[in-house]
Amino acid sequence: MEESENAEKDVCADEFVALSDFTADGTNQLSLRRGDRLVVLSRQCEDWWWAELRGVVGYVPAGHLLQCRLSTSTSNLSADSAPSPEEQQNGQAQDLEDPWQDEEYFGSYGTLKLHLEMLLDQSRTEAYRQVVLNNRDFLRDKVVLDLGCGTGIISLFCAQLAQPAKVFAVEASSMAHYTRQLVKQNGCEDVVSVLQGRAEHIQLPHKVDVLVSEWMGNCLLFEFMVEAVLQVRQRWLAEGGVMWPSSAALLLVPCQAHSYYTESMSFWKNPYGLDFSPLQPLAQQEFFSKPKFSHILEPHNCLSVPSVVLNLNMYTLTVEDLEEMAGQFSFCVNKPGDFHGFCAWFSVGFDSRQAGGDAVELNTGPFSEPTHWKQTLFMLDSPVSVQQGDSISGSIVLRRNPAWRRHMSVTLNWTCRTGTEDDCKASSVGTKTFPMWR
Ligand SMILES: N=C(N)NCC[C@H]1O[C@@H](n2cnc3c(N)ncnc32)[C@H](O)[C@@H]1O
Repeated sequence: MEESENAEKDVCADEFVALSDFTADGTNQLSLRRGDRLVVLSRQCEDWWWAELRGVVGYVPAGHLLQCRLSTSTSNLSADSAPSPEEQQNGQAQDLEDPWQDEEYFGSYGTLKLHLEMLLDQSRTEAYRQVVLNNRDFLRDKVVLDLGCGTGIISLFCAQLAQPAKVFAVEASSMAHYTRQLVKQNGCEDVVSVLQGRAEHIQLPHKVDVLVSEWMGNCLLFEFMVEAVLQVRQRWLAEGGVMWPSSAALLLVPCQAHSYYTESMSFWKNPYGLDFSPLQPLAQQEFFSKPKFSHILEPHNCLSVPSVVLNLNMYTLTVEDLEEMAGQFSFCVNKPGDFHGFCAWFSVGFDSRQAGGDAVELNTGPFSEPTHWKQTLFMLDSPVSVQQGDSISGSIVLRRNPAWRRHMSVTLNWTCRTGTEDDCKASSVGTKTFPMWR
């Protein structure tokens, strides 16, 4: 097993339960059946733990396990932060039968907080409005499905700015009750029908011409609402129908993060003249082992030109593709500085189906209008000093959590080289896996 940069060295004897089947593919691995209760003996590596099951010891994949003693829950899956250790400790035992955590997830969308955040995001909301405006002639007499309509804003744009034959506004949370009121309040009830339920389970009278959805989560995929979009595309989008967004891209850049590093790590050196440096390993684990959502990356903290590491075609992407996606990168450092980590964000494109109609792009990066997603920061354990002309190359792998279906991990592998390709003076190599959030 590869030693990861932040491998834990602790030895423990905690009881865990297998959340899903696993078939061993090596002599030193243990096969698991969902529900097996096993004892983890040591966690030498982030992804593979040494465990004992019915008297036999071997390696098991950590991502398939839920700790029995530690009660876990998520206050909600939304953007802003991973559940704190206290939330995990104080939460209710996670129901193993709910790998989508639907109760918390749709519960969090049944209140106004997240919908207000999305509606206040003018860059996001105006992008969808512009798509409708750019395609108003195309939309005439078409049937539209708005997947995860929330308050129904996109459906109302369609009914208000164009003349579709029908808009099915599908919303799984209890917000759907209020969405119906908003449709009536704005005089659109003859065009817009609000259906409450998971979009992948609803029945429609016929196929639709347009599948529009605002499904993007942090780092593009978190929440994995995109799975519902792909399932509904397969089942309800007519031949030649439109996907809005039509494409999605994940972008990455090596960056400085002095403020975050100072407040999370350097702070402990001498708060109020005291030496609190023994807390720095704990700070590294607590603040740098998971991604930082809603990070604001200032353009001047980019150490290179950003790079697209994933390109998704929403007409051909499959649910199976979502299990593991990888991208390569090779950055040329364009300024001296401290390489604290990587920042990721996404952009989505909306093709126009109208002659002469302009495509629309919603970019959530540091060089575009700010959005509520902001950027996602992946901190290295320790910064690396870099010079102009250095190279930072490697790969990013997004692995969907086999048990918790709205979660994933992001593994970054990088090599920093100083000097020219054939006269490499120094290099540092690193790899780190960030759970998001399990
Ligand atoms: N990251 C996002 N754009 N989240 C928007 C999520 C909105 O879509 C709703 N939603 C998410 N998944 C689904 C689904 N499978 N079916 C219906 N509504 C959904 C959710 O309740 C919320 O109103």
